[in-house]
Amino acid sequence: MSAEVPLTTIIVDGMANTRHSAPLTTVSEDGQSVNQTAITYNPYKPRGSASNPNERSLSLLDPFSDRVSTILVWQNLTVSTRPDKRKEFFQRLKSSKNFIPKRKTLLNDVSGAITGGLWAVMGPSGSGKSTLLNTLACRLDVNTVVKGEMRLNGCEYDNAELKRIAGYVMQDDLLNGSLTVEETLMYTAELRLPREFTKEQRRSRVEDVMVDLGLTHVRDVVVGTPLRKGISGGERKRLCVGMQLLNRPQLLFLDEPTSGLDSVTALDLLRTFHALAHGKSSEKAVTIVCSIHQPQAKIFNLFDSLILLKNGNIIYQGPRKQAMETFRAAGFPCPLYTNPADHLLDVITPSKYDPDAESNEGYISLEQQAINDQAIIAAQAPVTIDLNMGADKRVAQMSNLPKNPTWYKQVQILLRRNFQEHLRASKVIITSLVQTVVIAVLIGTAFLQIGTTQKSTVRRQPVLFFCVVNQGVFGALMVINSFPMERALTLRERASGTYFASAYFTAKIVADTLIQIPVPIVFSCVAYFIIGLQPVAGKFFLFMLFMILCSLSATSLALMISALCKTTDMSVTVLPMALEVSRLFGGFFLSPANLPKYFSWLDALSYAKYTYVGISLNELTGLELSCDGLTSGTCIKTGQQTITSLGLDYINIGGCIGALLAFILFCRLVAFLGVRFLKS
Ligand SMILES: Nc1ncnc2c1ncn2[C@@H]1O[C@H](COP(=O)(O)OP(=O)(O)OP(=O)(O)O)[C@@H](O)[C@H]1O
Repeated sequence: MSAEVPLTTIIVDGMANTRHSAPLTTVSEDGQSVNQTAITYNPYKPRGSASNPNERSLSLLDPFSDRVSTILVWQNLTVSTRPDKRKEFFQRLKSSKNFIPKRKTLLNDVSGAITGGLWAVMGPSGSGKSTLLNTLACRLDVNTVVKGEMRLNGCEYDNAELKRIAGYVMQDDLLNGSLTVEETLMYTAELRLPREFTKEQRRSRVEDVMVDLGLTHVRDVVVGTPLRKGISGGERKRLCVGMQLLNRPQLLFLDEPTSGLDSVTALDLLRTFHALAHGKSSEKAVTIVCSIHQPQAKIFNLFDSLILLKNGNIIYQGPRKQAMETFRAAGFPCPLYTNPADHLLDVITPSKYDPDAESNEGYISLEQQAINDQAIIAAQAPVTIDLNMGADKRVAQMSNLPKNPTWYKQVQILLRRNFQEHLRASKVIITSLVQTVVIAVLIGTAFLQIGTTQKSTVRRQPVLFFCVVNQGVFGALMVINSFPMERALTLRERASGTYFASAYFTAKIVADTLIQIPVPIVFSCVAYFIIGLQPVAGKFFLFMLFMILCSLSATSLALMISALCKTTDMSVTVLPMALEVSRLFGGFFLSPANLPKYFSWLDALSYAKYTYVGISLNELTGLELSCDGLTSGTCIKTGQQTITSLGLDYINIGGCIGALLAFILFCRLVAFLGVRFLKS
């Protein structure tokens, strides 16, 4: 067991001016406090051993002072939400004179430090545990404002710097369901370990992590999805931790790692974290910070240090073992046979007043709660905060960090992973091919061998349009269905610094395109000859090219919509409309030549039109028609006459191909910008 050695004293400046608030005080734009709840605590006046009454001290634990390589310090940290612009607009309309924009304070001027060991961030629901973790890990969402200072080994830091030495495991484990445990770790190792690592070294690191986390027995089991059973919840959590441990981080944030796990699995997991934090299983001790809701006693006893939060304020911070003594000194001894974690939470969150209850035992007024909290804070041992803590360790850590694989290598790895996922979902590929053959045969037999008689002139254009309408619809629906989930996973992997957005997108586009192309090829091979279009090799391949471009256009449109709408619900609403517009202005119902001017922009965006016009020009050019069987009217002798009468000659085949390529590029570029810049 390591000895508990209090760190040197950390002085938090200006604590006398620190305002600790009762549940969620709002702050106006000009920084003035606007009391939202009935009570605001007044500054907690420090009591006890601090020599200066204006200083509050924090007790910290550093059981591994010789091995700790990362020290995270924060001072006067306030996190609040940005005012909701939409709500603000309507409220201004309602009460323009008295309107004061409101912000919700999520963390209220808190200071502290995280040194080595296993840390628990505890507190009632909504107390700000995840907010504290996300703030320290630079992962807050965009509608929050952070004030105050945070230092990593004495230096200010940002997300880019932190993610090179720290890992973050989020509460909900998002994983690729079709890969096995070993494959998941191996791909992460390939993407995250330094480029100098050999394949054997990566494999051995993966092996180490699986041994450390007890995952060897499920190495070949697929992770699974809600519809396909895979590894258990505890194993999923271990896998998420393992992915973060591969590059041996010095600091690991875990948001509610035990949520959803049974008590045995949770204890087992925490024992693993304890071992990692004490450097027993891997080479170096990892500083681990867990937010945890209400741990059982055995789990609680595994933590070295504790941060207790309430309404965005730190009520206790220091060694776990001293917490009970602090609470006892403040007048709250832990009753016999009570889980210490429950006791701490019970003291800081007394039961609510229920006017209908017969007795309100355990209820404490807000004023009394404030006094109790103040007593707990005052009972804590004097300590020290220095923003420069750990500055000596920085040079060794942050400089000369090895480089991740190159962009090109990332594309290669992601491409391989993409293909593997697609092939695992081979049922989908086979279904789409079978469906394509069925549709092609149906269309073909409905318009069987249209021939070159005068009758064929009225059947040729509908069948050509039908070929266009059919292309890419299945692919587009697949994109809409799968992309939001894939995007969420990608956002998470990118937040951990796994790869560049451009590398992911390039690999995705290449893999999706190659997987998709066989569908229009099969369609063309079956439909072209059954329908009986011109039996000329060049014309057949041009027809096939148009089918491929049409299919890629539909899926690119779906990808763009999905990237911008972000959710499946929204995408499902928008996609049908976009497809309908494309078909309506597809050149068959409304001839491009006769279209009203005000619709010309929509017409220009219709990928269906360029495909329809393209295959019509391809088929009608050089087509000779017989006048046999004509009973009335004029005989159409060539396909060129149809081209002219339908006004299709306003563009040539090259123009149509160019327009389709531009459409595909445009949609994919917008989709990339959506993936790159829309973060939530
Ligand atoms: N971006 C945000 N916008 C508005 N309110 C937020 C935002 N993030 C957090 N909050 C609010 O801040 C409070 C603290 O949230 P946080 O998720 O940090 O609590 P927690 O202690 O982790 O809770 P739990 O244990 O339930 O996960 C909650 O009331 C939450 O609704």
